[in-house]
Amino acid sequence: MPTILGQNQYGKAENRVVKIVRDGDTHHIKDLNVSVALSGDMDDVHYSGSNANVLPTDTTKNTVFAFAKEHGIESAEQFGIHLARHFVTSQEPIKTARIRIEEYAWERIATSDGNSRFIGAEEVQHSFVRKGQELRTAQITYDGRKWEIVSGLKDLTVLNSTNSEFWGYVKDRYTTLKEAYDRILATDVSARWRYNWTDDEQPMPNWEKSYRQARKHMLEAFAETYSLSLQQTLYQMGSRIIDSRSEIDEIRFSLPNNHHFLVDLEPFGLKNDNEVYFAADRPYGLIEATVLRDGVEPKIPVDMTNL
Ligand SMILES: O=c1[nH]c(=O)c2[nH]c(=O)[nH]c2[nH]1
Repeated sequence: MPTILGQNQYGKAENRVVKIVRDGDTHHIKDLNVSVALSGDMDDVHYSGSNANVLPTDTTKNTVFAFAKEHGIESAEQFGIHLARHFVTSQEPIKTARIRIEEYAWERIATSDGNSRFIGAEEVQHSFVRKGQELRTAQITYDGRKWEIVSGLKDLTVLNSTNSEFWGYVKDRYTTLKEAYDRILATDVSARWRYNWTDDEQPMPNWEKSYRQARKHMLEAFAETYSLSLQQTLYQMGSRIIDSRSEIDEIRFSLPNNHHFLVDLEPFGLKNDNEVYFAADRPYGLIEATVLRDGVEPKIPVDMTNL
């Protein structure tokens, strides 16, 4: 049976790079997990084993660390743009570079009054605590002409202890769910948004600000929406971002419905007045959708687990 080579890419995955910027005694930290995937004229290495076009994955790893020194890490997106441009413009056989980045956020350890911590008379500005479990993500793709920047976050856990109902749904012979007029709404937000910055001629968004604002709008919409379903809340979160951030054209969410079931305390002679819940970890409802600026083509893949 004749065979041919299909889509292929290669590179070093999950380079864990930490960059400390020392501004006197005040230190700044950037903590990234960077995955490089290159593609281009790679038929020969697959068909015959000739490595003539192959920049070693080991070199791509070294480049990530060297670039942290040479260019710094201003933002995950900017760092990815530097790397992608480098691979595509410096190596003729490489036609496309895709850089995926996860960023772990750190906060300064502060005293209980919110100020910096002192040891004796010395202010300590080099102590950090990992911020939640939330991860920031960025995917940078460059083909030598056009950029595609998809940023996002995952594992941002949120909960509303009221202002959530779910009723009026279809009931068939298997339906047992009771209508809820005051329930807990909780989810681990996974979201990816696509920027309309696609070429070097356009002014580049401020990636750090845009991320902070997107996150803020999504949290505010979650908190402020009186929810009749998680689907409705999702749409509110997405449209808030599209309406307020002109640099973002598309956002996709994957939202598990982290069910909280009221516990029956009657057997113990106790009344459960919407107070005691069983937090089930599985199964969970999984609500996923894309929200788009009108007239824009959707490009974020339906399954974004690896994005
Ligand atoms: O917000 C919800 N959306 C659903 O589609 C659904 N289905 C379900 O059983 N509970 C919920 N909650």
